[in-house]
Amino acid sequence: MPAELSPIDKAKFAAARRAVDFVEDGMKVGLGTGSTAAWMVRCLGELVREEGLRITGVPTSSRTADLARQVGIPVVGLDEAKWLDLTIDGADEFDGELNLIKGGGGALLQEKIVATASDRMIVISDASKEVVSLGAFPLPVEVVPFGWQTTRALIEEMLISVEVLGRQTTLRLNGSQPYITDEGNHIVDLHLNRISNPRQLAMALNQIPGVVENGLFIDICDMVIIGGPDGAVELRDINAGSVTQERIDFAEDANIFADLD
Ligand SMILES: O=C(CO)[C@H](O)[C@H](O)COP(=O)(O)O
Repeated sequence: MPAELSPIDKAKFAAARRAVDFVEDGMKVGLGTGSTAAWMVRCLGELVREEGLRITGVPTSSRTADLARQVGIPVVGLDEAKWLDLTIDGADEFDGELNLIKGGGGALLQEKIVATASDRMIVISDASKEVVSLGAFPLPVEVVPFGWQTTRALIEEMLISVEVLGRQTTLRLNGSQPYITDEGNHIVDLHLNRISNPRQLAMALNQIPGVVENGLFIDICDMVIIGGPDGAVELRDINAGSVTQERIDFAEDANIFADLD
């Protein structure tokens, strides 16, 4: 492992490395977006190249599609794959019920469609993403560019009627311009601090004309794998109600790190 890899990257890698053990030959796999998911894509690529694992990947962003092709994973669109065995993705926050905030990387729409079209979703994370209540991380909401300021005003009006601690909203920028998602939309980030009823908020947001999707993933995630910088991993399975502690041996993954040197 390169000495310069930060503790947080070691933790993300450990979670990603354990998650790919759930991928079986012939599976159709949703490939998440973000720095943690990128480790998972690299790990899967290694298995495809070195061990002949046959999988079909469905990327959740153009960034992930580029990386997957680069590491040798065959990719298709969701309409070609139709239904997936498993999606592995990162998250910005997860709570005790494995509800999530996603979209920090701007890919929430494709991520939610792909995860929902999967038999199972595994989230990979370092320990910092675990929260008692969702909402410290700004909640991303994807809105169509047409009339986005009106949509934002409607969102702010709706926020008065739900139990949240903060109500500030900001348009996500890329430099001085609005951030544009892969689907050509904008993102409004909601600074709520604490969301008392994520299910109610998710439904209320999606009823507003102009809102395409929100970053609350409710009842979608089946398992969270939390990695530590020392290779410790904790697997929390919401369906089985189980918590398992294991350890990853970094020395076995020298090839993946060698690619980065
Ligand atoms: O939802 C996402 C992208 O839209 C990411 O999964 C989320 O932002 C976590 O990213 P990272 O693994 O880089 O912390």
